Order: sequence, then C-alpha cells, then structure tokens
Amino acid sequence: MEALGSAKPRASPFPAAAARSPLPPQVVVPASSSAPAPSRPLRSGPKGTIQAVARNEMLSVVEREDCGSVNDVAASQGIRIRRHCRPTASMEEMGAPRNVLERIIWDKEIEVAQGLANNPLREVTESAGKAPPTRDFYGALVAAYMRNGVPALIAEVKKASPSRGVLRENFDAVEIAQAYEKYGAACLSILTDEKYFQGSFENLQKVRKAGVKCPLLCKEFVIDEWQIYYARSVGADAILLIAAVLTDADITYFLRICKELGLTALVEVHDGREMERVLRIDGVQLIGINNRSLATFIVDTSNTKRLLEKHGDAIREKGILVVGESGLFNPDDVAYVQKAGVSAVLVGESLVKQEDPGRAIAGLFGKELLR
Ligand SMILES: O=P(O)(O)OC[C@@H](O)[C@@H](O)c1c[nH]c2ccccc12
Repeated sequence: MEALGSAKPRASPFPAAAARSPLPPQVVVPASSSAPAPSRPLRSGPKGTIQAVARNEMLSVVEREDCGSVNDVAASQGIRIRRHCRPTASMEEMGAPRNVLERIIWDKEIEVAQGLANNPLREVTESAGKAPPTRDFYGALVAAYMRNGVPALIAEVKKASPSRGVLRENFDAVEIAQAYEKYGAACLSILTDEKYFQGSFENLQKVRKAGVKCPLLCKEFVIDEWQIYYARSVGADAILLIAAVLTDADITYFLRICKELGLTALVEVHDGREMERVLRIDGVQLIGINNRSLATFIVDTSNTKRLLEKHGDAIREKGILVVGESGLFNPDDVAYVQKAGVSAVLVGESLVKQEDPGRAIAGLFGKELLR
C-alpha cells in the first residue's frame, strides 16, 4: 500500500547532543523492535476491528466480528474495559458502562465508525503516507533531559476533563502551545477527544500548522487503526496507547503501524498487571505511568514509585524511557517522580490553569528550562 511504503524509517532517538555527554542513568539505548512490518494495512488488525455499517442510511453504528470473544480475550488479560460493539451486543446484555473509561470507549466506537464513514481508511492511510515526516518525539525527550537535568516536559494542551471539568475558559490551543514551547517544553500533548476533554483533531492540526516545532503527541483513546492513520495525517508525531483498554494483540499491531508511519507510541499503564503485559511486548520504547486511574479518577503519585521499584530493572534493561503522568503540581512532585526513575513528565492541569501557562513551567520545575 502506497501509504505505508512511503513512510519514513524513524530517525535515531539519540540526537547529536546526546552522543557527546553520558546518558543519565534512566536512559539507555533502546533495543530495536523485532516486529515484522505489517503486510497489509487494511483490516488486517486483530479480530474486532471496527466497521461502519449502513443502517437506514445512517452510518453511525458499530459492528464487530465476534465481539464476545474480543471481550473474553481482554478479560483474560485483566482488562476490565469491555467493548460495546453496538448493535451486536444488546443493552440488556452489557448493562450500563461500569465506569467513565468504559463509557468513553463505547462512545469512541461510534465516533470511529462515523469517522470511517466520513474519511475511509484507504484515503486516510494515503494522506498519512503523504504527510511531512514525523519529528523525533523520543529524541526530543532525551535531549531535554540531558539539557536540563530534570525530567523532560510533555506539556498538555487540555481544556477540560471528566474529573476536573473545564480547566480554562479562555482556551486558545495555538497560543498555549506556543507559550509552552517558548518556555522549554520538550514535546506537547494535544487532547483530541471532543466529548469528554473538549479537544479536537483540528487543534492538533492548527498547532502543527502554526509552526510549533515541538513534537506532538495525539492524546486520544485509540481503539482502532483508523485513528492512528488519521492522527498522522493531521500532523501527529506520537500517539497514546492505553493498556487498560487494549489487548496485547491490539498493542502489538498498533505498534507495527506506528513503526511504519515513524510515529512514537507512548504506551500507558496504571497498575502492575498492565506494566507486566507491556514489558512482554516487543518494540515498546516509551511507557507512561499514569498516576490517575481513568476508571476511578483517584490520583496517587506513589503509583509511579511503586511500579518503578518493582519493574525498574526490567525497564532499564530494555532501554525503555518512562514518563510520569498526571497529578504533578510543583517542584517537589517533579523531584519525587524523578527520584523514582522517570525521564519525562506529562503535565496538564497545573499549567493550563495558570494565567500564563508558559511561565507556569518555571514554577513547576523551580527553575527556567533551557530550550
Ligand atoms: O492534568 P494532569 O493531571 O497534569 O494530567 C495530564 C495527563 O497525564 C492526563 O491528561 C492523562 C494521562 N493519560 C490520559 C489518557 C487520556 C486522557 C487524559 C490523560
């Protein structure tokens, strides 16, 4: 398929600057992935790939092959989030969503089906293949960590969240992104979920087109390959994969697509079981430890410490870089997760709520960051 054939191989994650100075202890050369390239991009994913189906001329429902078995496989891997797979599974069968994350995923299934109907996969893969090359997300994190001696900042462009409501009334994604870049963010995270986070793919595209140079993470609830191609086609350099909603087969398959497209995958975990699953998957370079449970919204920064105490050695051996995510508000919080072993932090609320989100960066780290 032309789109994949033209995808650029990813650049070395280590920039020239990194080669000159010794790497910090958490950062080691990543083991290269042994995953073979996907042979065909269309509908070759794990069972359960979303299909748009026409019903009374409305392309808004979702159907899956074999939804039951998809949920069974997920459950056997400790995943508690079920796919709804409307209309195959009846409401009586599934009941109400068990938590917010499950609700988000069920809505996302419909959203993806609508997206597929409006922008067919073939077109989206083609435009992803023609997009300008990706920027090196991983390399930017390593370089910033080396430069500043504090975890590299992935600053999040986030208007609202289901747990906190609207964080910033007067919200201009481009203005915030430019301010973050000016004050030393290594990379930016752009929320694209509309319904729960008031984000958009349009924001991502606008930030990219405004000339921001930082690599961009598309912060989305990815459940289907279509979203990955779509993110790349609007300028994403990296994408989030959430282990709480994806089976091992999904993650493996999505990592192969990312590799083909030159995208960095940030694979997010929240507990030990997810961490163990992800560490068994080949080709993971970046793991995010979310201090917030997306199911209960409870935030606990000691989660990062606990998981790294247990799995730090395996992570270092594999050359994986760890991002501490959520609930970081001040220099003590940053120092705490740095000591636990993270090389980067992902921060939204504490920056976006300040009058000047760019200047808030120095407050978060207790010093100005070098760009
Ligand atoms: O605003 P905070 O607490 O600084 O958190 C940022 C980021 O970690 C959080 O937005 C996040 C982490 N993982 C996610 C997955 C989906 C949506 C949002 C998130």
